Formats: sequence, C-alpha cells, structure tokens
Amino acid sequence: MTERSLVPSLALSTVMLLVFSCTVSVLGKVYTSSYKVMNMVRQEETLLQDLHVDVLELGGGERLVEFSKFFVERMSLIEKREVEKEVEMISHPNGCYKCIKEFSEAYNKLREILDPSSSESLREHMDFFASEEDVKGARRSFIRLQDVYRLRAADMANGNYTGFLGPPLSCKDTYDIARTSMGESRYSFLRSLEWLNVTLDLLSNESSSPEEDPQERCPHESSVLGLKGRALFRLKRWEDAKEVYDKAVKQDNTDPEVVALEKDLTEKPKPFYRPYSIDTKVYSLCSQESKLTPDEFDPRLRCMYRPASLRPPYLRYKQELLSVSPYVALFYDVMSDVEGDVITSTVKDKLIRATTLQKKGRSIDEARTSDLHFLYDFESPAVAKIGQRISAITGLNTEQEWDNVHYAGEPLQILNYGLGGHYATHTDTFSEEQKHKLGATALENGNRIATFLIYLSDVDKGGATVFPFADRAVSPVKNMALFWYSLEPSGKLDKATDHSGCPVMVGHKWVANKWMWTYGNTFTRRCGLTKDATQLDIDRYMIHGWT
Ligand SMILES: O=C(O)CCC(=O)C(=O)O
Ligand SMILES: [Fe+2]
Repeated sequence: MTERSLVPSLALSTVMLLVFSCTVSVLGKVYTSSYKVMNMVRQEETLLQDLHVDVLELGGGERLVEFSKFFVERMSLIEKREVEKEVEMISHPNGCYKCIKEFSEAYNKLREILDPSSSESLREHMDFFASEEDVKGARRSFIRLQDVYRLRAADMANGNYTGFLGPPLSCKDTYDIARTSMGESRYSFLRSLEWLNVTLDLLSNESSSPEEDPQERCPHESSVLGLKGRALFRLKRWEDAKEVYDKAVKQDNTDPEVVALEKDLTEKPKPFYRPYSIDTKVYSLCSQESKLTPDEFDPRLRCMYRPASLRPPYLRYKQELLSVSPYVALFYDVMSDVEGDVITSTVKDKLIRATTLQKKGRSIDEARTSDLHFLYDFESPAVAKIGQRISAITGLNTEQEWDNVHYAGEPLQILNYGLGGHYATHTDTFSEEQKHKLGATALENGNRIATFLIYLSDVDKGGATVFPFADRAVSPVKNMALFWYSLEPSGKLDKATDHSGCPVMVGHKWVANKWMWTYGNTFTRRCGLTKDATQLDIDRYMIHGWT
C-alpha cells in the first residue's frame, strides 16, 4: 500500500490542502526559520555540489567557468569556517543577522551569474541561501524586537540584549536598519532617528580604525546626516532638521541624501504619515516574566494531577490552571525529549513560510513570521500517539478521520520561528466569511473549539504566548503545553482568548499546535448544568463522567 492511499479521506485531504497550502512568494525564504539559517551554514558544501550538478545539466559554458570560480572561493572559506561556532551564534539576533547578510551578499552574486529561473532544480537549490529579501526581513525584525522589548538601539548595536551578549553590529548595519525603519511607513521615524544617532557615534569612533572590509565601511557622515534630517522633518521637528541640513551641506552638498533633505525642506511636502500602532498591552505582557499579574489571586487557580480520561486511573498529568474564564491551562511534560526530536527532525526539511488568511486568500504576512509543516496521524505512529495523548488529557476528540467526511482534530502543525519571529494578536477560530473561503468541509465541521499548543523547545529570551484581554503571559518551557478553549461553553467566540506569539529575542522557538473542532466534539465537550456554567464547572464531568 502506498503512503498516499493512507490519506484518511479525499474530502479531508482536499480541505486540509485548501486550508494549509502556502502561496509561492518571492519574499525571503530563510530568515523566518532559525533552522533554515543553521541549515544554510551546515549544508553549504552539499548544496554547492548540488548546484554544480545543476550548472552541468544546463550545459556548462561561461556559466560553468564563473560558477567554478565561486565554488573554489566558497570551498576555501568553508575549510576555514568553524561551523558549529557560527551555528551557535545564530541563536543571537546579531549573529543571525550577520550570517543572513554574509550569505545573501555571496549568493546574490551567484544569482546574477546563474539566473535561477533557468531551471527548477537550480531555483530550488538557490532558495536554501538567504537573499536580499531575507536581509530586509531581518532588519524589520530588529525594529520589532526594539519596539516590543523597549530595547535601546545602542545596546542592540553592541550586541547586548538584556544581558545576552553577542557580536556587535557594524556602522553600515545600523545605518541600513535606520533606512529600513524610514522606508517602511509602519515603522517609526523615531526608531530611525535612534539608529542614525548610533551610526553617528560609531562613525566618529571608526575614523581611528577604519573597517577593513569595504562592504562594511560606514556610510559618509553627510548621508547619515541627510537621512537624520529627513527623519526629523517627518517628525515635524523642522528647526532640528534645518540645523542638521546646515551641517550636512557643509560636508557634501552633492550627497543624494543631502539633496533629498534639501528638497524636503524647500518643497515642504506633507510629511508622509501612517498611524503607527503600539500595542502596549501585548508589549508589556511579552516582557513579563511571571504568568499572572500580582492582583490576580483566585483560589480556583491551582495545580493538580489531572487524570487522563479513558486511561488507567494512575495516569495523571501535571496541570496548572491559569484562568477560569477564558479557560486557560498549562500541562507539563506532555511529551518526551525523544518524541520532540522525532517530530522536529521529521519536519525540518519540509518547512515553508506560514501564512495568514486574508481577504484575497492565504498570503504571507509580516504579522506572522515563522515557518511550518503539518504532520498527519497516518504519517507516523509517533504523531498519532501525540494526538491520542492530547485527547486523553483534554477529553476532546482529536481524530483526523471522523465520520469519514468530518474531522474532529487537525493534523499537528509544527512551527519554527526565526530572527525576531512572532505572531501578532489573532484568534485561532475562523469567521463565517473565512470558512466560506476555506470550503465546504470547513463549513461542515463547525469551528476550532480549542487549541493545544506544545512547546518543543525552551527559548532563552522572548517568545512568550500572551493573552492581552485575559492578562496572561506564558514563557515557553520544553514539553509543556498551553491549552485553551476559544469558544465559550455556549459556542460563542471568547474574545478573551485572542493571543500573540511574542518575538523571539534570543534562542530558538519550536511549537506544535493541535486544533480541535466543534462538530467532532459535540459529545465530548459537555455543556453545563446551568446557563452560566464555566468550563471549570464542566471540567469535572469531562474527567469523571456524569456522576
Ligand atoms: O507561538 C506561539 O506562541 C503562538 C502560536 C499561535 O498562536 C498559532 O500558531 O496560532
Ligand atoms: Fe494562535
């Protein structure tokens, strides 16, 4: 029997494909997954060999000559490289950025030589290497980290992230980040100003020991000042902008940034402005170290050994109740390290950029920067076992094939985040409009009733899951699961379960999501005995039955 023939049902697989397929995009393919960045370093030699075969298949010629030069250059670099040391640096944002930038610069040259669109295999192999889009995405991530965790640009440039130390950024890097912050209207001109001031400081220090690598040299002071004047102009600080212009023009009145500033000051265009949303609640929860705010004492919030339904009574799971309404709970040690390793190594080479469901369908979105892959129960006994365990712990049905046509649980979604990777505030449920977009089977299954999110890794700093309306913050602990009902017992969407995945500051973040749906759980999620029964009231009946 082929693996394909094990697909639970056509209807199920069709809807899953519809729901989870990813749109092809030209955007960065590497920076959203820390595993992909590590893989790029570890596998470079193998990938170069693959590229060699691709080039030979294309017929050699001038292309082969140029490729051979590149190949020899990179091979001599690989020989000198301390691969594992570099890989270790990827857990730090500056180390990760430097790695993405180095590969993008090197392989962009190769992209020009080879023209990846000339063969499918060539394009696929080139996608393993970071591109300019990845560098831009990484720069946007710096600004996100700075905003959410209120970091100082000067500390970040020094490689100091709340005490987690790493390599410093170059003067060119800080300038490029300032440019990104300027160019992207939803990022702040204030941030830009901060990065430009850091650049000016680095510039004044650089004159004594200029950077050897011409690629890394600081921009001219006139360019930094020109851009700074433009940031000030947009912040409506006209006098300061004029003052900076006077200084810049003395340095070099032909510098394009100075010319652009002059144009702004004379033509006085309406400063380009788009509201910049700062979600202070989410940001402060993301920085919070404890799960509950101090005034949150409620005697019902307690720890217990929860018996797993349908299992021998001695099987218990360590549960910590975080919130009654909405019902949010933690379960410790729901998986072993070995199981986690099996899961992550199965998906590692299949990760694709996560998307969000928008008006025009699924698309890549800056609000969600991570990579994912779905694992079906039928793919491996290890995956199926996890599904069964989730069912035993929660009392909900997790079957992917239920009633032949319907499903009670989705396949396990494995996620890996990259530099500053996050998921902005969202609900896991679908609106009626979205369900229509997803197709008939989604419409027939009701909605996502609950989420069981397993942390497959610890994260050194950042990466918490937070509930801004319920005032809860959970920092990842390996093998711990976060469980909540998105729907109230009445079936109404519980807005308080809107949540965010905070940006990863230092380290790597892997999670697994299991979503349960309503119709497949009609008889497992019980209703309350009274109209206003909470999930906690219902819970005891779900564990022990109606006795
Ligand atoms: O990574 C997290 O902390 C949250 C992920 C999440 O909310 C999702 O994948 O729907
Ligand atoms: Fe979510």
